[in-house]
Order: sequence, then structure tokens, then C-alpha cells
Amino acid sequence: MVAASALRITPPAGPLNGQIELPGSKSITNRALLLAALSDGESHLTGALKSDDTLYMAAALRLMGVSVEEPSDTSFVVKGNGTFAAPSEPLFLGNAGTAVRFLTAAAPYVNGPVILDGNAHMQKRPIAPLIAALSSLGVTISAPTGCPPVTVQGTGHLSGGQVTIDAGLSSQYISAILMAAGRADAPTDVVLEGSSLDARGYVDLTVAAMKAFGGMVEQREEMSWHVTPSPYRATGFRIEPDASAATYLWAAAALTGGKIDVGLAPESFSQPDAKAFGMIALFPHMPAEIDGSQMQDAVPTLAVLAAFNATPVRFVGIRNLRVKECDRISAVSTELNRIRAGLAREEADDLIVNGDPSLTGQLLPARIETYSDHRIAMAFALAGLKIDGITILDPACVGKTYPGYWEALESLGVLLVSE
Ligand SMILES: O=C(O)C1=C[C@@H](OP(=O)(O)O)[C@@H](O)[C@H](O)C1
Ligand SMILES: C=C(OP(=O)(O)O)C(=O)O
Repeated sequence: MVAASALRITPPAGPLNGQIELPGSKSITNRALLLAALSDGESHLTGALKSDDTLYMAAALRLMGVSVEEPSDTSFVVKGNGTFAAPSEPLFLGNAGTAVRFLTAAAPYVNGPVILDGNAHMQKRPIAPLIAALSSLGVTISAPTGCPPVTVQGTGHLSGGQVTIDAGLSSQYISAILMAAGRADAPTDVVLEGSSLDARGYVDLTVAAMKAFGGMVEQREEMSWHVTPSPYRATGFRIEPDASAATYLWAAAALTGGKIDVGLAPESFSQPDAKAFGMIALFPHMPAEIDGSQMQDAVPTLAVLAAFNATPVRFVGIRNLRVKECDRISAVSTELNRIRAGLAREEADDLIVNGDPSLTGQLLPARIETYSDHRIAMAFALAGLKIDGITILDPACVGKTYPGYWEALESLGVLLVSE
């Protein structure tokens, strides 16, 4: 079914009820793969996500001489020895932000040249602040366009020291440096420029994953972290289910008045997007303003849900959504307006959704453009649970993080027709 060029969704007649086994967390899987590769010994990762983003990461590590085996659909066995071989070809990482950013900071451990590249979308996603930070640590590195491709001349070492980084565009720059710094020659102080950090919860995930592999890292102040080098230790590591994936199912249940068990209570996730549950639970009385800065990947889910809310919702703190897989502020606004003109608008970097519960049950034919962005496809499928006529173009793009998404909806009784 995912080979179809479009999927038409039929609104279910009643509430969606059932149980769904979520895929593993993308963020945690890609952290664990890198940390296992930087460890000496054999790590067993279970509950892992197998999707475009994690398979690009695994393939890149193999090209750098790391043994990465896949004994099952949800596990990886990684044998690292703490060094990376020079890859014989450029590392192609699709549109996986985590893989590109994390491997860029780890590339100095290669003894030789490394080129990190991605698809056309990735070649528009900024990486200059990470390049500047690594240069200041003495790494020979360049990315002439400010986006991938990135070329690193590795020496097998990272010096450590003090590094200041502008993480205004992505928290992944900090996570990348912290993980790499665990193996540096000297302690590293990572200091953030500015006074606030969007997506801070992802840095907390990084710190937790480093500690699980024996890393020594502490947050010293609001805006600084200290890493003491110590060899990462291979370990058995269980990856938690993906919280961003859970948001679609929580929203599907809220929209249809059903109950979907995703196997884990919202408060049990350590990933930032689980916070979105608090907003979903308020539907159809979501607040007039939602700050998306600490649950960024859940904003498309919340925005589509907001289209059916009793009152309008303004999303603030979402500037970074412009540099994700696509410009998500513009994509969500454009596609909501495709369903019905006036349903959403952009105001500077805010998104305003003019919730209208009377959309429910209407026939509003709309072919939703998904911009190769898994989250646009998954979020707009939710509109198809309430409105007749919603067709999702390029449905296979969900393979970036949730290849089983359409099957999950079908297992809940949603009728999908391929076109
Ligand atoms: O560190 C991570 O795993 C992630 C951090 C966030 O990105 P930014 O830090 O670029 O906002 C998030 O959007 C992305 O899906 C995963
Ligand atoms: C922004 C995302 O991904 P990444 O930055 O890891 O490519 C996402 O999964 O929504």
C-alpha cells in the first residue's frame, strides 16, 4: 500500500479504539547507535526503530568500519572499538537531521577525509553553527553552502576545550558536540549563545543516553554543560517507544472520541513530544495560545487537531519549524487552507488555526501535498478521520520515522484506498 502515489482516507463511522505497538524512538535509536559505535565492545539495542533515519545512520556507521547487525526488526547489535575507518564513499544520510548532525561531530574520529551528504531537502537544512563550533575546536571542516554536504578532514582525535555554540536553529548541534566530546582528548565545556533553548528536552535525552553508555556529562548552568572524557562502555540498551509517533494516535482517539492504548502512559515517556498529550487531552477546548518550542515535532499534529477545536489556536515559539524536513509553518497553513480557505494563517513565525468543529462530516475534497515530510502526511491523515475527501499524496514519506503508520490506522479500522 505504501507504494501508492496517494491514499484516500474514509472517515470512520465511530470512535477509534484499540491497541497499537509504537515504533522505537528515532531520537533515542540514533543516539544509541552512535554511542554504541563509539564504545569498545558489543552493545545490544532493543526496542529500536527501523526506518529511513535509523537505517541511514546504521549504514553510515558500517561504512566507517563499525559492525552493525540486525538480528530482528527491532534490534541492533553494534560492535565498536572506539575508532572509525575512513569511509570509501560519501556518507549519504537522506533527510535525517540527527544522523547528519551527530555524525558530523563524530567525524573527527575518522583518520582521514569524510563527506557527509543528504538528499535535496537536507542540502537546505542549516549546519553552519555546528561547523563553526567544531572549527573552533581545531577540526578541519567545511560546508560551503552552510548546509550539507560537509567535508571533514579527520585526525582520529577531537581536542576538547571550551566551545560556544549558537543552537538557535537546532538543539541537535549541542547533542552532537556533547556525544562526541565524551571521547575527546580533554574535558569540554559546551556553552550556549543566547538565553533560551528550544527543544531542550532533546539535550536531556542526549545526556541520559551518554550516561547509559558510561559517559560523564553534567549540566553546570542553565546554558552550559561539562563533559569529562571517559571511554564509552558497550551495554544492553532498551529504547523507549517514539513519543512523536504517539501524538498521532492520541489525537486520533481525541478526534473520534475513542481510546487507543499505545502501551505507555504519556507521563512515562522521557521524550519532549509527550508533553503534547496535555494539549490533546483538552480538545475540543485547546487553549488560545500554545507554545510549541518544547514539543516541536508535535506541532503539525496539534495544528490539525486545532482545525476542529471550538476556538482558534495560535502556535508560538515555532520558528525552527521553518528549517525541518520542510517549512512546516508554511506547509501546515497551506494545506489547511487547501481543505478550506481561511482555516489557517501565518503571522510572522506564528501559525494561527481557526478551529471550526462544523468541519466534521463535511465533504471537502483536498489532495494534501506532503513535501516529502512524514509529519505533514501523518498529521493530515487525522483530518481525514473527520472530513470526507482527504487524500494524502506521497504516503510512503512516513517511512522516515514510522513505516508502519498506515497499517496502524488500518488496524484501528480506518479505511484507506490507494490511488
Ligand atoms: O535531537 C533530536 O533527536 C531531535 C531534535 C529536534 O530537532 P532540532 O533540535 O533541530 O529542533 C527534533 O525536531 C528532531 O526531530 C529530533
Ligand atoms: C525534525 C525531524 O527530524 P530530523 O531533524 O531528525 O531530521 C522530525 O522527525 O520531525
